[in-house]
Amino acid sequence: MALSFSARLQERGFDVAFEVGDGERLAVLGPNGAGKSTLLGVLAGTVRPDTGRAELDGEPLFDVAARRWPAPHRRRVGLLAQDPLLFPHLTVLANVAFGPRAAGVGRPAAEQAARTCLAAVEAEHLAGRRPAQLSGGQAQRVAIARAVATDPRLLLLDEPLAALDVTLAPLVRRVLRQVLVGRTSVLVTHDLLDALLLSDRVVVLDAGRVVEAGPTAEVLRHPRTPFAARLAGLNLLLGTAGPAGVTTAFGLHVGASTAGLPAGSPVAAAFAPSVVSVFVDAPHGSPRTVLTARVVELEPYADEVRVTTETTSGETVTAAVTAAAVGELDLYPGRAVHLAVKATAVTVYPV
Ligand SMILES: Nc1ncnc2c1ncn2[C@@H]1O[C@H](COP(=O)(O)OP(=O)(O)OP(=O)(O)O)[C@@H](O)[C@H]1O
Repeated sequence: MALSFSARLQERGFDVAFEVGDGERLAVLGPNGAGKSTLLGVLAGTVRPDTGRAELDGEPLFDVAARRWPAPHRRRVGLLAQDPLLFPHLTVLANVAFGPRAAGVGRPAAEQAARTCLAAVEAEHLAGRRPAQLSGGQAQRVAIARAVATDPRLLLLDEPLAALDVTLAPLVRRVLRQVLVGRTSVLVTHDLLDALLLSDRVVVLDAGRVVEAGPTAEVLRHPRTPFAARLAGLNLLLGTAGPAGVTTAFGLHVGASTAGLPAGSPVAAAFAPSVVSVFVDAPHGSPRTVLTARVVELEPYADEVRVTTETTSGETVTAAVTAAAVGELDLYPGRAVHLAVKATAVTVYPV
């Protein structure tokens, strides 16, 4: 295990433990206020927990009980933030060489290391420029080079692509993906694509606790928490397995195959918004589950409209419809509707 971490901070209701394998890329997801920044702060050394201990590559990173709390710059932990935060008066090369120089590396070796890192982010040609002469995407690539120039044992990434224009993010994401290969890293993100492309495993935090953890693809395919389901773009209903479907805590029944799942066991039912059909009049003679609901919100999403509804039993279910259908069905917030979901389109799994 490259990193083992546990920390508590009572003032923030934070109590989190997790491990990261050698060279593994971990993404930390969660709603606002979940504790993601606190987690990065504790690792970086800027937020001190009440109790806690972390080990990195077999050595203690911090150990509150043993009064071991090294300063941020003594941790061999690299940090890449949302903003590049380059030194404006230094050239790109000097910015990237700064870390190795501060660690005592001689100028020629530090500059050689900086050039190698700049090449890895496809920014070698920018070496002589000042930060003011860089685009946002170029500056963030330089910041990536700077973060790895000291060869940190752990790389922390705090929403590294969030400040970038959507047209610039893809190149920076691709470069970051290459740089992260084989690097033990912890990435905080709100972005589905970042989680999918930049992490092997995720932990989902909520209210200062780990509420879900697992391989990224698995968590996004079979989410167990509303937050992960939203990120994955899936409807999620939690309930118990019955012979022909799932019954939620609110008493809603959704038809689905529950083969192999013991009756009464806790399960999740997940289905995509695209398999939810919306009707104004109750559909008849159909083997589908029909839910009665009320439209809460309409939101454009790619070339469709996402219709968020609340069922009469209080569950949130989202449907994807065409813009034309919104007009034809005369959908608006408050409108009573019927939702049909085919049993074969619902995936049920234990939670
Ligand atoms: N400096 C602080 N002092 C006291 N409490 C704080 C401080 N910073 C954050 N908190 C509290 O700690 C909890 C976790 O906050 P944190 O900033 O770690 O969440 P987050 O997941 O990073 O949220 P966001 O996605 O909004 O950045 C919240 O309840 C927050 O109000």
